[in-house]
Amino acid sequence: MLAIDSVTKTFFPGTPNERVALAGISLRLAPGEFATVIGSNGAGKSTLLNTVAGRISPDSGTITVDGDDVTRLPDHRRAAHVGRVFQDPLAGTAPDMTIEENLAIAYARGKTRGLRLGVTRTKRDFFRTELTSLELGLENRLKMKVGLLSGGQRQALSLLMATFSEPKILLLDEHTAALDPQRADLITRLTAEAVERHHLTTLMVTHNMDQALRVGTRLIMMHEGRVVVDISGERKERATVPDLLSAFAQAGAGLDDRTLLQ
Ligand SMILES: Nc1ncnc2c1ncn2[C@@H]1O[C@H](COP(=O)(O)OP(=O)(O)OP(=O)(O)O)[C@@H](O)[C@H]1O
Repeated sequence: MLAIDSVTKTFFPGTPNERVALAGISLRLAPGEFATVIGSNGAGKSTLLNTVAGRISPDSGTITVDGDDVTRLPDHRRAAHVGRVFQDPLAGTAPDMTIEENLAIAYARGKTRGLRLGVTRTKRDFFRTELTSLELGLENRLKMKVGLLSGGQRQALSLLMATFSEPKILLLDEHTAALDPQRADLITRLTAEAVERHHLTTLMVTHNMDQALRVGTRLIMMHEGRVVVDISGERKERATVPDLLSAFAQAGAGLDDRTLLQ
């Protein structure tokens, strides 16, 4: 369970550049709940994910994961519990290392300290099985340098690395935005499968309203650092892109071109 309670974050407070990114946001996600997050530019989506990941420390409020207060825990101390995939396919993997070396690093995350990063036969078999589930043929290319993979393949690998250690929270930051539509669909499908399979509590930021409606069990719209729409279950299933557009208008949110063009 992820609980975000009255979290605030202001950048450059008291200066002419002051920006309120989170204005007392509260949100609770049950175990296995998969929320898509939409909102106009500057709504606070990335800042929200950064505070959950521990990359940004909030000014006030609390973040708890399974009842543990992690508000002041730096990101490296949360890494075992938080998996993350970024927009840039280059961000989640080490290009000069092989597929199996990248997987070994991700696998060691959260395991007992001192566990060797080496790739044993058992581990290699496990990696092969996991890679097979991506249906990209990567299971036969364990020794290939990750830098040689396409953007879509790297993003699929990043997703696998972020999920197979079964983190308590999965954060997806526009992770399909840099891909062509076909690859984006593949990663969206793999995401839904991984979330379901590992029962991951997930926050997925997207500018694609159709994708936000299609995947996940809940949809959250942010505006000016707050949640302005929060729908789940049948309400989410029935909602349409025009419904979301009118919700944006009601909230007074100007939509950016990137969202409108999706
Ligand atoms: N590191 C930072 N330093 C200063 N201001 C920041 C920083 N990060 C975010 N902000 C500001 O905080 C506000 C919220 O930004 P954030 O990136 O969280 O929004 P977003 O909803 O993710 O937007 P986008 O869809 O454009 O990525 C914006 O006004 C932004 O300019």
